[in-house]
Amino acid sequence: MSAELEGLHEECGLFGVWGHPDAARITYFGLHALQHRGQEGAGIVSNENGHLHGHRDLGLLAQVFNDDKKIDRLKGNAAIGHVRYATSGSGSVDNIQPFLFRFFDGDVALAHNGNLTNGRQLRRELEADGGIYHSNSDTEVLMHLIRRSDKLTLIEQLKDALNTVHGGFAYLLMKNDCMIGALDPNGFRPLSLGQMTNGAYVLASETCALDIVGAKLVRNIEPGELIIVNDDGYTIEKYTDKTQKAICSMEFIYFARPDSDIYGVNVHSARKRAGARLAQEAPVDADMVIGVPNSSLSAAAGYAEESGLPNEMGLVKNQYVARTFIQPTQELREQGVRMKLSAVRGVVEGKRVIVIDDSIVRGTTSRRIVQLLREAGAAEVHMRIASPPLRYPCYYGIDISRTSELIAAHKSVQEICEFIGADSLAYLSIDGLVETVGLNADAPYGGLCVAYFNGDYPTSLGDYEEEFLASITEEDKKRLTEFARDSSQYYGNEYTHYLMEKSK
Ligand SMILES: O=P(O)(O)OC[C@H]1O[C@H](OP(=O)(O)OP(=O)(O)O)[C@H](O)[C@@H]1O
Ligand SMILES: NC(=O)CC[C@H](N)C(=O)O
Ligand SMILES: [Mg+2]
Repeated sequence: MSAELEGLHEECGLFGVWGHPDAARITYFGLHALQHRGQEGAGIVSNENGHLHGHRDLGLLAQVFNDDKKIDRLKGNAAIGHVRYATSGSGSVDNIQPFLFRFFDGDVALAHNGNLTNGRQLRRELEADGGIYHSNSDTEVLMHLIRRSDKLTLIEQLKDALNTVHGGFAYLLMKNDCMIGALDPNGFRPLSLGQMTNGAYVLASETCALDIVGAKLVRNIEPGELIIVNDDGYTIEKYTDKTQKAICSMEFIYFARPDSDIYGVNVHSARKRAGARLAQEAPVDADMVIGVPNSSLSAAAGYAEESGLPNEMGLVKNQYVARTFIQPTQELREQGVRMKLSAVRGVVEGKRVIVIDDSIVRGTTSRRIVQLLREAGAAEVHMRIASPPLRYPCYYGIDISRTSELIAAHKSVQEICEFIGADSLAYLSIDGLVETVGLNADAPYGGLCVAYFNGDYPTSLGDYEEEFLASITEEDKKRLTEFARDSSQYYGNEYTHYLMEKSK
């Protein structure tokens, strides 16, 4: 379905609470703060004295729970919830999470943010061995692995399963007596633990969801960790030591809300620093800086501050258009951008403007913006992008999984500039991104995943390897192999850099 979609798309939000009399409603509030991460469907499973009740459907959270009774029915003092944006499997209601499994020895609920790189392969094997699936996303596979493990407790079975699935995953599970969170060995997706004033523990994809329910951050879940929350409090265990931080840099650039902190780095501040760095790397003589609402407003503030130019409101976004939306044709997509953004003639007329956006995917938005600003009388339009060019697909949970959709995979910066019709175009460097996010983790790229910019994937690509290799040029293959050779940098993983294997 991604071919039908415009722009960038979110990648699921998780929220869970243990120890609150109104757990389902708290989960609703938490998910509401995470709605930007997924708008295709939502669900909540509550825990009433060990019995799990669930409700899930297609649509925004407020549509799924359009009647208070739907929340009222989800009784109990613990709950987990999910907002979905599909990365694998269809958009059908069968794939809306949390999944609720009824076993002879108790109920288990499961929710997932991320994308597995060996989900298809595992599913084929499990089906061949008699497994029967109710959904076709990559999420259900974890439960099959858990049930097939010969270990005796759910936690030990889960550890087995977590060592078998590869790729990007933050999981939330709930059974009668506990709620469990788990993060992949690279920590592609964020997951944080908070505590409410009544002592209830909360797990959420972003810290903005902790704030909304008045929870204080206790700690972030680290790569390879498993957290178990029950009536006695919480315990942390590791299911693997082979970990290495490679946090999705698009979380900082575009996905996460500006009021969230990821591993202690505030998202708005990181974006602002990226904008300032962009002003140093790609200055241009102009009268004003304009941000493209919403996600680039922070970067625009940084660019303006650093360049000493006024930060003006030259573009206005219609707040009644969803952040992302589906349009079947390019013509409709362009019409969509027109509905979403308008130029402010009184501000830009006769002016030389620098437009800051956080990213270019297909180029639809940038092209339309340049056109709008010219129609509104701008004398010059210079585009500056607060991230490096998106050249490669992401297989860990962002919907940029096809090279054919990425304009920078096929065109040079100069060609993109001509395509969007700007007077000039420049992007932030990878070093600029790494330094301004400033995670400074002891890992390649300071602990960020930058694979969609340079092809340096931190894991093997499994199910996607063939498709990826077929989509890149011979020259690129050689370059990526070189990466792999000196990139004993990705030292920690059991499934080390796949090209390293290939180049042996
Ligand atoms: O090159 P394109 O294919 O047009 O996609 C790029 C645009 O998509 C995203 O914005 P989006 O419209 O999703 O929402 P936002 O308001 O959160 O920035 C991103 O911020 C870019 O502006
Ligand atoms: N965006 C996500 O994190 C999606 C989770 C899962 N891969 C799905 O497709 O439903
Ligand atoms: Mg945008």
